[in-house]
Amino acid sequence: MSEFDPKPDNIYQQPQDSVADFAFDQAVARVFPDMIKRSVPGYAETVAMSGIIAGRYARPGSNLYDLGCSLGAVTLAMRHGVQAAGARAEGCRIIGVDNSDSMIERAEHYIALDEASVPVTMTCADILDYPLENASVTALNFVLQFIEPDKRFDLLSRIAQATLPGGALILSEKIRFDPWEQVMQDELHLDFKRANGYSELEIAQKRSAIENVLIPEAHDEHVERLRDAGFFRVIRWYQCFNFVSYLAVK
Ligand SMILES: C[S@@+](CC[C@H](N)C(=O)[O-])C[C@H]1O[C@@H](n2cnc3c(N)ncnc32)[C@H](O)[C@@H]1O
Ligand SMILES: O=C(O)C(=O)C[C@]1(C(=O)O)C=C[C@@H](O)C=C1
Repeated sequence: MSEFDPKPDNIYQQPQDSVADFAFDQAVARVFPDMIKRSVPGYAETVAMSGIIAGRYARPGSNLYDLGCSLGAVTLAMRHGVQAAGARAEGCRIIGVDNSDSMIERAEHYIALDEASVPVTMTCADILDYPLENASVTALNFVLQFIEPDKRFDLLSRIAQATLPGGALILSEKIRFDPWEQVMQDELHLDFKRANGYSELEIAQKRSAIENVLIPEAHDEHVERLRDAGFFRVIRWYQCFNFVSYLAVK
């Protein structure tokens, strides 16, 4: 057993007197693969298809960014997508960025175990001031939702400015709906969590932990802001309940 072996998510199993705001700390990093798989319907498909999209939009000699990379699941999918693209993506490098040092430490371990040859660097930094350039593909996989809403446009504009013409942003988010649809989507999402073994207590405590930290926005807000930021073609390529993935092309 290595310290890097992922553990089952039991973070909200015991009753807590007051539930602290959710943070991507060491305790979360240790259980993250189990937590995200059991919490985000369609997560595995989202990651795998991000690799396919990266292979299609990568350009020779460009950078591919995985912003808010956590343990590097999308970084690895992009790496394999780029590798499969062959000459179309020669000389690319992939840069994973996350401001949780517990995540980056573990991500570096997983990347080192992977045998693909496309160069990858993992950096502990704030994506709000990390310099971006020469980008063919950028991924924000369930990350923008954690950025303060009034900073989201600037981040997307900076990504658009750094993106080569014809380059892409892959954006996955938990989204918000009209009240009647919200009720239906929430019910289904909670049933998904129950089916994955989370108790009512775990679900309630996690909900209160993320309440002030994860701020979802509506589909139209996302599409409009992506266009305003400089991405002219936006498609929704995946949705599973309240989790949606967009492809935005400059
Ligand atoms: C839900 S996780 C992302 C999951 C990951 N992209 C994946 O597909 O497995 C959100 C991540 O964003 C990171 N994050 C949030 N705000 C950030 C910021 N301002 N700068 C860098 N990373 C940030 C968190 O540390 C966390 O690891
Ligand atoms: O909406 C929820 O209940 C979630 O747990 C979602 C979510 C996410 O979308 O990132 C929130 C925090 C954890 O990182 C894993 C999943």
